[in-house]
This record gives sequence, C-alpha cells and structure tokens, in this order.
Amino acid sequence: MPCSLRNKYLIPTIDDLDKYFGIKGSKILIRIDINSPIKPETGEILDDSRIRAHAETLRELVERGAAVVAMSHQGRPGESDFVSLNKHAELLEKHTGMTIHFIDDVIGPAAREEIKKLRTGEILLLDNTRLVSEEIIEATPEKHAESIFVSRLAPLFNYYINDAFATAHRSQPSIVGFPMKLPSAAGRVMERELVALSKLYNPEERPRVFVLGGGKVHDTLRILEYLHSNRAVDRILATGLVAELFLVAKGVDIGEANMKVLESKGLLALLPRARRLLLKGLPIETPVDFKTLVNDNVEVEAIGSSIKGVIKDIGPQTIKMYVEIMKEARLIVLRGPAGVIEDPRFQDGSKELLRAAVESSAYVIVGGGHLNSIAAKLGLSERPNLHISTGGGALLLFLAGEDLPGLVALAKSAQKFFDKFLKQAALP
Ligand SMILES: Nc1ncnc2c1ncn2[C@@H]1O[C@H](COP(=O)(O)OP(=O)(O)OP(=O)(O)O)[C@@H](O)[C@H]1O
Ligand SMILES: O=C(O)[C@H](O)COP(=O)(O)O
Repeated sequence: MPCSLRNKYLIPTIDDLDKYFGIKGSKILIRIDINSPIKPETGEILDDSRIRAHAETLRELVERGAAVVAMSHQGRPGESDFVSLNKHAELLEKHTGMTIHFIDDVIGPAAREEIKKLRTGEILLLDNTRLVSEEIIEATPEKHAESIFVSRLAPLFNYYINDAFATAHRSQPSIVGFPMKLPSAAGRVMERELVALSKLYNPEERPRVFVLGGGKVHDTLRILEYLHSNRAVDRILATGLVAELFLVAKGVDIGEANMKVLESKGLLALLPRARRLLLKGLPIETPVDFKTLVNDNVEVEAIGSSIKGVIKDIGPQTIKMYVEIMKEARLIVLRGPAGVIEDPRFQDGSKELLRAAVESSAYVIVGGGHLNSIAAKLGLSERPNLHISTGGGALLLFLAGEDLPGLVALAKSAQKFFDKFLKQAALP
C-alpha cells in the first residue's frame, strides 16, 4: 500500500518498489537520518534510537536481496557534533547484526569504487553527507538533480529510498535530488511516520487533543495558528513555557521571576499573537497550578495569587484536569515536555500526561527528543497505540502545515517513474 498524506502526496513504499520494479539483485541508495547527540569531549554517541530505527529497514532490504548503500548527515559544519560516521557504523552493525562496511568518503573515487564492488546482501555506510559542500545548499529537486553529488552517485544505483523523515524538511541533494533521477520509495521509518501522521487528516479521529509544551514557543505558536485556522484541533492543553505565555496573554499574574524568564528568552514579543489566538476562540486550556522552586525548595502554587517561585512543572490539579480531558480523545499529540525534566524533581507532569495518554483509548503521537526520552524511560515505547516520531524540526513544520520538501520529492518521483502504480493506487 502506498502512503498518502492529506490526499496530496502519494508515496510508494518498499513493497511497491519490490512489486513494480523488483528489489532482488538491485543496488539501493538509502538516505537515513542517524544524526545523533554527541559528547563533544569523546565523540561518544549519547542516544542511538535513530540508529536502531533505521537498522530495521537496512536489514529488510538485504533480506529482500539488495546491495545497500546508506548515507546520513551528522551535525552541521563548524559545530562540535559535525563528526565522521565511523562510530555510527559500529552501532549500525550492533543493531542490524550484520557487517557494515564503512568508507570515509561520500562521492569521491574511493566511495564510488566501494559502491561498485558491493555485492548482494552487503551494506555500505558512506561518511557524513555534509562533508560535501552542496549538501548544505537549499534548492529545488530539479536543481539538486543536476548537482555533482547526485550526478556522481545516481548512475551507480537502481533505486533510491528515503527513510529520513527527520530530515524531510531540508531541500538538500541527498533528500530531494536523487528522487528526480531514480525510482524512489519511502523506507519503513518514513512509512511509519506517514501512516501515523495521516491520522491527523482522518475526520474520524476526533476529538483531537494536542498537549503542547517545551521551550520552542515560537514554533508552537505557528502550529497553533495553523491548527486553529484549519479547525484541525478540538482541545489544546498547554504546558511548559507555552502555558506561561498563554497565562500572561489571559492577564494572569505569573510572578516577577517567571516574567523575567519569558523576557530573557524573548518570548514576551509573542504576546500579541497569543492574545489574537485567544480572541479568535482558540480552545486552549492553561494550568491551574504549578510546581515551583522557591529558594531551592519545591512548592506547589496555585494560579490566583501571584506566584512566588520559578515555574518548573505543571502541578497535581492541572495533571488531574488534563488527564480527564484526554479521556475523551480519539487522537492525542504530545510535543515538548511539561516541565524542566532535566531535573528529576520536575518530571511528574510529563510522565503522568504520557502515561494517561497511552492508557486512554486514543491513538497517541509523541514528538521531540525530551518527551521521547521520558517515554523510553517509562518503558512505553512498544505500546500499540503509540507512535514515537523520529522528527524534531521536521515534525514541528509538518504540524504547522508546511510542505516537507523530502515528501514532495518522493511524490514527484512517483509521478515520474511509477506510472502503473499511480493508475492503480488512485488517491482516495
Ligand atoms: N516551565 C518551563 N520553564 C523553562 N523551561 C522549560 C519549562 N518547561 C519545559 N522547559 C524546557 O523545554 C526544553 C525542551 O523543549 P523543546 O521544545 O526543545 O522540546 P523537545 O520536544 O525536546 O524538542 P526537540 O526534540 O525538537 O529539540 C527543556 O530543556 C525543558 O527544560
Ligand atoms: O535532528 C534533526 O532535526 C535532523 O537530523 C535535521 O538536522 P538539521 O537541523 O541539522 O538539518
């Protein structure tokens, strides 16, 4: 079954690629996103969840009889996490249980020689795609199709697979150029993301409750503006810094210390937009109490009188109220933690909301590194009604209604190469 999103993109999957072209004996270039947090002093990979997720797709392609060449970026040039992928190769080896050949080159003669030599059943990992300067240029698929990056590698492959949902918001050659040159499909990680996110466009999945917190308030406002103008949400439960901004917009006194926090992060400038949303009737709930820090003591303070301490988490009454609202939902999206979860004293809000969401009868989509780590800690990752998104920025933009260039390129590729498939899989 192809993936379709918003009745707009029709994207072939690995099954479609196999059915219409045949994978056995082919050579496949796959874009994965194993960009991971790195400890600057040692280069150690601090979280291997993306590596684990993509290992499954690589293994499946090998089992279907392909020779597989994987590529990914890591960090950005000039930053401390811009490193080679040699350590990633070791972890891919651990999680696939297969030998991973690694070459410290991307498009040069050494890489091309290795690609040519690769046999069926073998996996080769190229080095950090951002070692190629073209990879940090944003341009159209048509322009990137003519890049040196794509021109050097595309002729060596039969197919291209994009498994990197987390980089689908970048219009870079490894994401949008290859689909213009090769029959292309979504990998399993990408497919799972698209299937989960397509629920956001299913009119039956209502009421929809969005629990939005964390520190990326600017991005969250964009999401709220999109959701509201498209009537795509029924209730919003605000937590984290998002909640503080909306309380101030409602005229609630959150105390001097917290106003200073908002000011220092440049968030007070967002007040007019938050007020406009409230005036338009945005169905947003804000906390009735908080866990605060007063001279290093944890206190619970209710909204009403001015708050003395620094807000660090939502309080127990808010958790109760939000859990009740979630019980009604058919679809729950949680993004951004409810509090400063780096301090274990302030993890309760995020933990309780996550737990209640997966125990409800709703389908649950969780996004963002902080909440994902809490879900893993609670052992929730395997729950059948839960989708943990690999996307950070990509998910934020998707939820704000943006077209993701990586998805657009795959859909364009389908129109170019999958004639029969498109006729048979007409959009619903
Ligand atoms: N009330 C609060 N006051 C200050 N910081 C907060 C508060 N609530 C949450 N945060 C902070 O928000 C940060 C996480 O927010 P962010 O929006 O980056 O979430 P994320 O889901 O991990 O996103 P991503 O994975 O895209 O980086 C944490 O560092 C946390 O301490
Ligand atoms: O972690 C991410 O959000 C993706 O890997 C994209 O990384 P980028 O923001 O450096 O393009």
